[in-house]
Amino acid sequence: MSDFDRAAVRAFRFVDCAFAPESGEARLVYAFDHTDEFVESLRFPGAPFVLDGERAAAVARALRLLHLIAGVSYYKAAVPPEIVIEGEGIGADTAALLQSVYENGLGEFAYRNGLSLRGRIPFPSAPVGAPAGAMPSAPVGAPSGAMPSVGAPSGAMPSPGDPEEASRLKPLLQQQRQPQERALVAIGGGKDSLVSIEALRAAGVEQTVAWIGSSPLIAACAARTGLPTLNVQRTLSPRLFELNRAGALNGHIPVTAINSAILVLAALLTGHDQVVFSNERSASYGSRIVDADGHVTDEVNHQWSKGWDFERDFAAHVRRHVAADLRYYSLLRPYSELAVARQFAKQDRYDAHFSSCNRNFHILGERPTQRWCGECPKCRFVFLALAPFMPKPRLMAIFGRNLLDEPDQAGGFDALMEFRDHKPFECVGEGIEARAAMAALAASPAWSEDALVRRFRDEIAPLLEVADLSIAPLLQASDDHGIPDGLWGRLRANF
Ligand SMILES: CC(=O)N[C@H]1[C@@H](OP(=O)(O)OP(=O)(O)OC[C@H]2O[C@@H](n3ccc(=O)[nH]c3=O)[C@H](O)[C@@H]2O)O[C@H](CO)[C@@H](O)[C@@H]1O[C@H](C)C(=O)N[C@@H](C)C(=O)N[C@@H](CCC(=O)O)C(=O)O
Ligand SMILES: Nc1ncnc2c1ncn2[C@@H]1O[C@H](COP(=O)(O)OP(=O)(O)OP(=O)(O)O)[C@@H](O)[C@H]1O
Repeated sequence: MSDFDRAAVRAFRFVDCAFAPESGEARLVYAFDHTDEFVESLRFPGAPFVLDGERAAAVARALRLLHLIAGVSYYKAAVPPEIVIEGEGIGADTAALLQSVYENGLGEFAYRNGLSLRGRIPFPSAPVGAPAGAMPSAPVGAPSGAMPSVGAPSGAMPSPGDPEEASRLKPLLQQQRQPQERALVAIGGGKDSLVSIEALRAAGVEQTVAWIGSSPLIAACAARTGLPTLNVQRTLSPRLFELNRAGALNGHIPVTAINSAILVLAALLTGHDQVVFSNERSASYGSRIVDADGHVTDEVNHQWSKGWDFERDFAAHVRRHVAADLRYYSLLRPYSELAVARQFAKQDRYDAHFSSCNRNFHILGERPTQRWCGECPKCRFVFLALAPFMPKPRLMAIFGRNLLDEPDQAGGFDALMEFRDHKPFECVGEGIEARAAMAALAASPAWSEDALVRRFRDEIAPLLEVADLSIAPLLQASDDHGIPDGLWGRLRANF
């Protein structure tokens, strides 16, 4: 029985956002109608920040973009029919980006809750030249002036949607520091970001590894890199958790979009000229939903904001509306999960530290005692993806067990192979990759007698096209990526 009447909520309001350079604290304020208020806070290390005019304006634009994207966590609790952006409105470009982030990023949420959100998330865009003046300021409810904001004088900040803005944005970062590349690299505790970090190290790029939240596992991996670190603290509004307990709508949100916007702001504050993520090519493909007759009726991508569509649009938006020379890209975009797994297996520096198991990353609840639960789609996929490229004893030492010799995990591996099930709503590679990895193991004396490999060989492989079971084509790099040209050449040589 739900105490929260979401149907009674008419509007989701973007109320205000503010950043205090002295403390490095950002506050993002939202509300349902005029009653329920949410305040999310973040703390960026390195304060006090001294922000001059150009940089202050870029920080204000990045903060605004973060406010707009991070609202998805709260909007989803009721998905009311109206969206209100208080103060200065947004232009058509920004509205289009947000529409895409909310619609696609909430794709799994909508599917699981039986909602239809396509074309129904009404971001209002204001005409260029609409009343200005509403610089991000002190949050509602706080005494006026309690939190001094960054920014240019009222009205001087370009609207994030102003089509003329691109020509007005001056290269900001190159003016202010040495021309050398300086990357802020997101680290998530799993194999992917570690592959990027080592690739950037080999390519000679100066880097700081950055993460959001208080995961000890990520902190340990970051320390293990031996590189400078930057940890942003993020506190979601406690009111969201109250509403969740009272029966609000809940489900997955595009967390990578939020993390990306946070790190864009962090890069501007700390003088980095690139924000680097580690989202692989496979992340662009969703789970195909099939009806009883085997027809594909929908595609739902759990990891939509890790995909190429998001990366391309967000990167372009940042360059056009936030800072003309701040690059945002994923270093692993050209590669499949299998190619990344092969690269990870080339060194064992992180074996005792990393984990891709998402059970480590809950905000609420207890921390797991084991780094790998061994029973979720991510554990299964990473085990399977690494197995063709790693000596078996090394892989079993990482996981503490052999998941491919556990018959009761058959259904889980079938879903990864998209065999009689759809790809799980998790951050796992494509079915074709899982099938190819399994086929490689079936041909390997070290693995071929393990229960689930034997089952694949005897019962599943005969139903599949042999030509589709080769790993080699899946290891080729693709051309769709946003990696800077010079770096791509150096990266390719080491991959
Ligand atoms: C750790 C995890 O997988 N959490 C997902 C889980 O949430 P749960 O309730 O079990 O625990 P919490 O993570 O502690 O979250 C508590 C509530 O807070 C909401 N919330 C959290 C973060 C946020 O930024 N906004 C929020 O509103 C959350 O919805 C909970 O109600 O199940 C949830 C529902 O399906 C998922 O939304 C939680 O996923 C986290 C947001 C998360 O960080 N997940 C990453 C591990 C993840 O899935 N990463 C993907 C990238 C997906 C993408 O599109 O970017 C990946 O690794 O590829
Ligand atoms: N807490 C976080 N703070 C900052 N970036 C994060 C965080 N969690 C994940 N990321 C980044 O988001 C992207 C997607 O995360 P993902 O979990 O796929 O990567 P990973 O942890 O590096 O590897 P794996 O896929 O093995 O888990 C990566 O670039 C990762 O660095």
